[in-house]
Amino acid sequence: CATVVVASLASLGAISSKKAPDRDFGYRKKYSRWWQVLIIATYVVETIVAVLAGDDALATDQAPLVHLLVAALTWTTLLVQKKCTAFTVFATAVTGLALEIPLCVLSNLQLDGHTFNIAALVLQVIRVIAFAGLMVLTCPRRHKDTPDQDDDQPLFRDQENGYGAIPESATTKGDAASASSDDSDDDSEQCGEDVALIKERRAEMLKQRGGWLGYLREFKVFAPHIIPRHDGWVQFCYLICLLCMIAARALNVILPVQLGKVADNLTSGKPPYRDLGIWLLLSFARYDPGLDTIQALAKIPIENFSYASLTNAAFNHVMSLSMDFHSERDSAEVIRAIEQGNAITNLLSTFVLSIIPTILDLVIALVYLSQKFNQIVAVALLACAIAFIGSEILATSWNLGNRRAMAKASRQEAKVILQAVQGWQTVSFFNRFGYERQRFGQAVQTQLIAKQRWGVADAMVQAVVEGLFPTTFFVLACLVMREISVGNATPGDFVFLMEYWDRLTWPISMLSHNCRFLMSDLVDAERLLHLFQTQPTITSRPDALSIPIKGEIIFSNVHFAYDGKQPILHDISLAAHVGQTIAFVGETGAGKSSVTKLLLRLYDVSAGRITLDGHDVRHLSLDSLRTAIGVVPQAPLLFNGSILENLRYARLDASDAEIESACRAAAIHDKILTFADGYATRVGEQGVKLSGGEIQRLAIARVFLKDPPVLILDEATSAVDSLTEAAVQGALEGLRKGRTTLVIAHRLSTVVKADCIFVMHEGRVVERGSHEELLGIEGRYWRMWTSQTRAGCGA
Ligand SMILES: Nc1ncnc2c1ncn2[C@@H]1O[C@H](COP(=O)(O)OP(=O)(O)OP(=O)(O)O)[C@@H](O)[C@H]1O
Repeated sequence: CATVVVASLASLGAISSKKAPDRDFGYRKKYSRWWQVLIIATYVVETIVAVLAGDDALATDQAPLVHLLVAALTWTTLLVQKKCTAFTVFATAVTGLALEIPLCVLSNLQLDGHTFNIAALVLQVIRVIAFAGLMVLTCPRRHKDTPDQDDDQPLFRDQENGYGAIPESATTKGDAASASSDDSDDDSEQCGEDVALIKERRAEMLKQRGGWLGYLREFKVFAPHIIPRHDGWVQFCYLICLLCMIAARALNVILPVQLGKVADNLTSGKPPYRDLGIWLLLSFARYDPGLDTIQALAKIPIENFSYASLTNAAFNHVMSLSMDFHSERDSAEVIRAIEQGNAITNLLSTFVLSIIPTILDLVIALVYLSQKFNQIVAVALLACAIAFIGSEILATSWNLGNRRAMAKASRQEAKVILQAVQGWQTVSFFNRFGYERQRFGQAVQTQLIAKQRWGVADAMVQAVVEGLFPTTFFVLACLVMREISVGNATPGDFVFLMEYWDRLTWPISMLSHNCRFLMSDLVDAERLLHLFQTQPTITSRPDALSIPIKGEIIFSNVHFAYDGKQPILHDISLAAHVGQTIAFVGETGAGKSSVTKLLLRLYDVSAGRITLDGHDVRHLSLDSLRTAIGVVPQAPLLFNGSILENLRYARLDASDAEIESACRAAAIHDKILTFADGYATRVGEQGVKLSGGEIQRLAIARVFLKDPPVLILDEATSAVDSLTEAAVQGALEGLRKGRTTLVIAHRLSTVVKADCIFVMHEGRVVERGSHEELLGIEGRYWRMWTSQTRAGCGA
C-alpha cells in the first residue's frame, strides 16, 4: 500500500511541477527500465514460488500474496507509463527498499532450509539489490549544464564576474539564489566552447583508456609521490600502519568474543574478573593507548612526505610550463591547483586507512558470522551493508553538485580577493572601490548560499543514512535471538553481537562520512591530475647542447603565430654578428617584442629557424640559452623585497661590491644612497615604491650583474628623463661592448649608432640598413625620424 501511495503521490508531484523533472534529475531511462523489469520479475517469480510451495500460511493469510501482486502491478504501471518521471521511480524505490528489508527479515525468521523458502530468500535479496541500483540510477542530480561542469575543467578558465563584467545585480533583480543560478547560464554561454572542449577531452580519455577504470588508472602518476622508492623511514611507517591494520582487524573480532565469554560466565557462580581483565588489556591494545596511537604516529611522516612531494612536484611542474600556459591561466587559479596536494594526501588516507580496513572488517564479519551462527545472518549483514553503502553513494552523488558549487564559489571568492588586492592601483585609478566591494560581497554571498545548500543536504543525507544502522541491528538481533531460542547460540553470543556491531558500525559510519569527502577530494585530485598532464610546449631536447654562447644570431625565413592561426611575423630574415647591435623600430604592435620572444624560446617559430652560434635554438638547452641572454624588459618586475635582494636575483653569488658597481654602471647607485635605508630599502609589491625610471635602471643594473653575451633591450630607457637617459645610454654602450645586442626602441635617437636597423610593419621587415642608409631611402624610417625630430624641435 505504501509503495502504491508513494508512487502515486510522486507521480502527481512530478507532473504538477512546472519544471520538467527529467531536466533536473539525470534519468538514465534505458538502464533503470532493466532494473524495474528485474524487480517485477522477482515479484512474479516469488508469487509463483509461494503458490507452488503450497504455503499453509497462504490459506489463512493472503497478505504476502497481495503484497507481491500489488507491488508487481505498481512497478508494471510505472514501467509502461511513458511520462513516468525519474523522481517517481526514485521515490518508489526508496519506499520499496525501506519496506523490503524488514519484510525480508521477518518472513525468513523461521527459515527451515526448504528449497522454496531459500529460493524466496534469494529473490528477496536480489530485489533489495535491484532497489538500491535503481535508486542510484534515478537519484536526483543537477542538470548537466549547471555549474557542476566547472569542476570538470582542467584548470578553471571561467571568466564569470571577471573585470568589466556587469554585476548581476545591475542586470537582474532576482535574489542571490537566482543570481547564482543565472551564473551558470552565463557560464555556459561564455565558456560554451571551453566546456565543449573539456567534455570532448574527457570523453576522448575515457575512450582511450577503456572506461572509468582506465581513467582512474591515470592517477598512478601520483604513485611515486605517495609511496617513496628511496625513503626507508616512510616505507617503514607504511609497514607499521599495515601491521597495525592487520592487528586491529583481529582484535575487532577477539574483543567481542571475549566480552561474550564474560557474559556467559556471569551465571557460573564466580564473577569472571579474569576474563574481564583480559578484555580490558585487549581494549587498551586496540584503541588509543595502543594500536590507534601507533598508527596515528606512523601516519604523520607518510602524510608529510606525500604532501611535500606533491606540492613540490606541482610547483616545479607549473614553473616548467611554457609561456602559453602562463599567459592563458589565471594565477590565482594556478596557485589553488598547486595547493590541491592535500586532496591526494586525503585520498590516500581515506582509502588506505579507512576504506580498505572497513572492507576487510566486513569480509571478516561475513565469514565469522556465518561460522558462528549461520549463512542467513551473514546474508542479512551483506544485504544491509550493500543497502547502506548503496544509499551512501547515492546520497553522496546527490549532494556532489552542491559540493562542487561550494568549491567553485570558494575559488571565485579567492580569485576576487587576489585580483582586487593585486590590482589595487588600477582600482584606485578608476575609483572602482564600490564595484570591487560589490563583486566581493557577491562572491561571499554565493559561497554562503552554496555552503548552506550543501550543509542542509548533507544533514538530510546523514539523517537518512544513519537511520539504516538501527534497522540493520534489528535484523541481525532478530536472527541471533532466533538462534538462541532454538538453542544454537548462548546469551553471550547476543552480547558478542552487540559489541561486534559497535566495532562494525563505527568504521562503516566513518567510511560513509569519508565517502562524501572522498568524492570531493577526487574532484580536487582530478584538477591536480590535469595540471600534471599539461605538458610544457617548450622543452629542452634530451640531446640538447649546453655550450657557452658567443652571440652570433641568425633568423632565417621565420614565420610565427601565437595561436597557430593568426600570423604575427612573416618571413623574417636577419643576422647579428658577435658584438653587433641591431635595432628594431616600427609602430606599436608591429611584432618587435615577438622577435625577441622567439630568440628567448618563450615560443617556437612556426616556420623557418633561428640559430645562435650556428646552432638552432631548439637544439640548445633552455638553461644555456636563457643564461646567455640578458633582458631589460619594457615593464620590469621587481619582487616585494629590498633593492639588494632584487639585484642579487640576477646573480645569487654576487658580492655587495659587485652589486654596487653594477648600480654605478646603470646610473642608479647615487640615487639608492639617497633612500632612507639605502640598498636595504624595500621596493613594495612590483616596485610600487620606486619611480618608473628607477625601476628601469635597477633592471639595467641586474643585467650588468648577469653579464650575458647577448642583450635584449626592450625600450630600456623609455621611462628615464633625457638627462638620466644620457647617463644610462653611456652605461648601456659600455654594457653593449663585445656583446650582441637587440634593441627595441620607439625613440629613434637611441638607435642611431646601431649597426643595422630593421623597420617593422605588420610583422614584416620593410626596411633595413644603418641610420644614414635608411634616411637616404626616404621611406618609413625617414618619415618616423622626421616626425620625431620635428616634435623634438617643437617641444
Ligand atoms: N601572448 C600573445 N598572444 C597572442 N597575441 C599576442 C601575444 N603577445 C603579443 N601578441 C600580439 O602580437 C602582435 C605583436 O606584438 P608585439 O608585442 O610583438 O608588438 P611590438 O611591436 O613589440 O609592440 P610594442 O612596440 O607596443 O611593444 C600584437 O598584435 C599583439 O597583440
